[in-house]
Amino acid sequence: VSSWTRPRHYYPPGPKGLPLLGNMFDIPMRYGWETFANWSRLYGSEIVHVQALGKHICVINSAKVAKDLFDGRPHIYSDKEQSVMTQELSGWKRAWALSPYDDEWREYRKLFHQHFRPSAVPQYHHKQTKAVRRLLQLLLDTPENFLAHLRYAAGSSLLDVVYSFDALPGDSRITLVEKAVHTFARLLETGVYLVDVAPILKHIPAWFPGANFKRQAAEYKQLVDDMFKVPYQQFKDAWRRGTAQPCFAASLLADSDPYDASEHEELFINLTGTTYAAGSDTTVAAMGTFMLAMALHPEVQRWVQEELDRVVGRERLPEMADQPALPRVMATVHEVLRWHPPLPLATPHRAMADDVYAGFTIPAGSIVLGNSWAILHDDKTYTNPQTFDPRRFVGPNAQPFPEVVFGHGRRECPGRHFALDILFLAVAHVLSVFTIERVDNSDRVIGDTQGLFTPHVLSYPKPFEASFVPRFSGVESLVRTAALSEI
Ligand code: HEM
Repeated sequence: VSSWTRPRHYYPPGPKGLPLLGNMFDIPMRYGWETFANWSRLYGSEIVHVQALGKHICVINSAKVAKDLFDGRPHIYSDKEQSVMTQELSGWKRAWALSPYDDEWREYRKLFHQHFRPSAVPQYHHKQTKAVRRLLQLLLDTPENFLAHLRYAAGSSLLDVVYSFDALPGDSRITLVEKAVHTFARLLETGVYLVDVAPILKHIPAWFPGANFKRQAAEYKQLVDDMFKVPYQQFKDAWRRGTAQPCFAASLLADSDPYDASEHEELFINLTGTTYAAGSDTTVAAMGTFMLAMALHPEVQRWVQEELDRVVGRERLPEMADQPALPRVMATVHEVLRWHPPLPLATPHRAMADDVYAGFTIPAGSIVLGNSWAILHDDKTYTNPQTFDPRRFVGPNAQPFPEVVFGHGRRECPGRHFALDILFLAVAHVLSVFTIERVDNSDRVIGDTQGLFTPHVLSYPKPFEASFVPRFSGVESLVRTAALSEI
């Protein structure tokens, strides 16, 4: 009788799992975005579902469903999954990008928004320009290390904007964020830790046989804590000495009541550290994809360079003020992000209540993934989606801005205006003075995503070689003079 009267749940379709184990062996650990998009086609459903270890995972593969759920039902789909291993033991609790959807998150988001909304971002343009101009000089001097130089450009601009540090190449704080963010990628690559299935295990001591995870978490936590605390403490010292320059951290302190400031210390550490951690690797990945796309598509470079020569000329470097006159540069930025979004599955959201959509049940506690990659490679919206072609974003029939690159609903990336501006500056500067040439020692094939990009949550181009050929005789003096004037 009870099985007759119990309400029936129709989960979205997906691979048929094994008894007890569910879909444990179906969940893709590499290039998940492609597998989920394939399942969506195979099962003829925009939402697909798998289940393992008592957890439901629902993956949304279309713009319409993503809008309906993430934007239309924010009270259900704005939460984030909490993991004992990641947040609690490895120190990632500080990152409010992973926080539950609660009042504390609202406070972080409000403060962040005040400093990174569209009208606030122009105050950082000179710092972003400085970082990009130094990138040009590094590309001129040691072009073979171009991937490391991208990390410097993204990291140094954020260190400057957040803490007013003038970081030079090789700065240990840039390496620190790289190592700390790497721990997050490692945690996600590993998948499920036993301690997340049985949280009581967190109490066993690190020396206990089988407690490897505790030793690993302690190592990760040290790096993560350092990433949050070291730059903030250095900034605080400068602030006390009265030598700190205007920056995000300085306005937070200046705006807060001095008597409350120490109470807010943890809030400020987490707010500034998350900005730096969330903004650096994503920007590095996008800049790397830009370089790869250019190396593979000389005809696109010529198309953009024709515009740059016409608008900027060869006597000066581009500036933020040139943006309205450079639609091809902006189209290239959009296409880079669409072609290979740095976070192809955004970040996992969590359903806060049972929900029913199109007759399918999405149970409370489900992990809900917005498959941005699938949405951006949907051939109903983007013709020939695998092809890198910025021309799709200009002219009267321009395709829509690929906004899901920046995630979904209330958790959408609040740093996107800042990110788009530094990417504009990087593309405009690099293509003004260099032609990027492919070094043909690889068997990379255009359109082969798996051959070109790394397989995990934050996906970068796999290492590749390219050369940076100055486009005209005045490049060297233009670049060196600009870099000097930025010191
Ligand atoms: C190309 C560069 C970037 C990309 C592709 C990107 C993408 C994303 C994505 C997909 C999310 C998660 C959204 C979701 O879960 O639905 C996110 C969150 C976030 N991003 Fe970005 N991002 C970029 C740059 C930046 C920058 C430069 C900053 C800081 C200045 C930043 C700050 C943040 C923060 C604070 C969050 C957490 C928001 C929240 O949980 O409420 N991002 N970003």
